[in-house]
Amino acid sequence: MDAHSSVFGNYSTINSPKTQCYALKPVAFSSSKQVLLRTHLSFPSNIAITEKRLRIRASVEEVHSEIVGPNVLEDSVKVKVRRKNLAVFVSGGGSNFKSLHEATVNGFIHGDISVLVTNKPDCGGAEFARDKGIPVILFPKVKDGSVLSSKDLVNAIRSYKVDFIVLAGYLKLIPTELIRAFPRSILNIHPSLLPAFGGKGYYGMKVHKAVIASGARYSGPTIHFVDEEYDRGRILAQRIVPVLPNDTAEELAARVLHEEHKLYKEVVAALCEERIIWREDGVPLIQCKENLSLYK
Ligand SMILES: Nc1nc2c(c(=O)[nH]1)N[C@@H](CN(C=O)c1ccc(C(=O)N[C@@H](CCC(=O)O)C(=O)O)cc1)CN2
Ligand SMILES: NCC(=O)N[C@@H]1O[C@H](COP(=O)([O-])[O-])[C@@H](O)[C@H]1O
Repeated sequence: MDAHSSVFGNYSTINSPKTQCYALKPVAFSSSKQVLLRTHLSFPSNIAITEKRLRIRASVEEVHSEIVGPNVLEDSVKVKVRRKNLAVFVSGGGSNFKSLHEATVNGFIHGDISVLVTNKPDCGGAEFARDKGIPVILFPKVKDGSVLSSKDLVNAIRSYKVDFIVLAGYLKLIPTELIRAFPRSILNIHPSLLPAFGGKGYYGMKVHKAVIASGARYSGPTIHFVDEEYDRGRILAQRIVPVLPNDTAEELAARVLHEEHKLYKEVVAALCEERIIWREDGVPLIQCKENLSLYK
């Protein structure tokens, strides 16, 4: 039996040739007086478990459901963490933006999209924002021809009390002033497995065409922190999808985009719940919601 420790206390795993089981994962509640023990006891059928343990499990579950009700346990992290404000940057259709917006509305993301920034005032993302009553900032140009300076952009975003900036198909270089104003707080999603097929000139279908032409067998989205150069920031999350022998760029793009929508929601949710930690060598890690002592 291996002993583990987590922010919620100690738990143990019971290793057997067939499976790894987890037992006794104590979960802290907001009230310091009530620390309930939830047991996750799952054993292969060939391992007998005592009736007493089952009674413990039943009683703990019963007490748990009486005191806090179903699902509150999963939200205990959210209860302790302030709801965050997000700025999203788009240049095109905005499917990632729409997916993230839905996740803020249905509670998956503990945050709100406070403002949208775009360089294309008539793009699909800007239209969606206007439909939802989300303010739209035009950067780097405004309709009347005057140019919003980088400093103006920083002040405008700060006026919305923004905590994090999320780039979702934004095709212009984020200025150094904004990067310095929001350290370790700007994410971007790129449709390839960085560092491959990234950098200036690699956006949209150009990326997928290059992947297919290279003969790569896998591709997928990368979510990274933004620094002064295109696609060179610290990688936070990736997913892989197969590149099929007869794939068109459009077919590959659709496969990658499907994974983007799922991955971005998970990553932004972790960001808003303050579950991102930085390893000593500067690599960011995501703490798992189910067990904060495990990382992705
Ligand atoms: N400072 C940063 N700004 C941006 C980053 C970044 O990592 N650091 N990521 C990009 C998003 N992106 C890839 O994920 C990307 C977008 C656009 C380009 C590009 O070559 N753009 C062209 C202009 C395209 C146009 O105007 O239609 C260019 O600069 O010549 C590369 C990568 C967002 N910003
Ligand atoms: N290098 C940046 C880049 O190519 N970003 C890509 O633009 C698309 C935007 O789609 P969306 O507007 O439907 O979210 C997404 O596939 C995103 O990865």
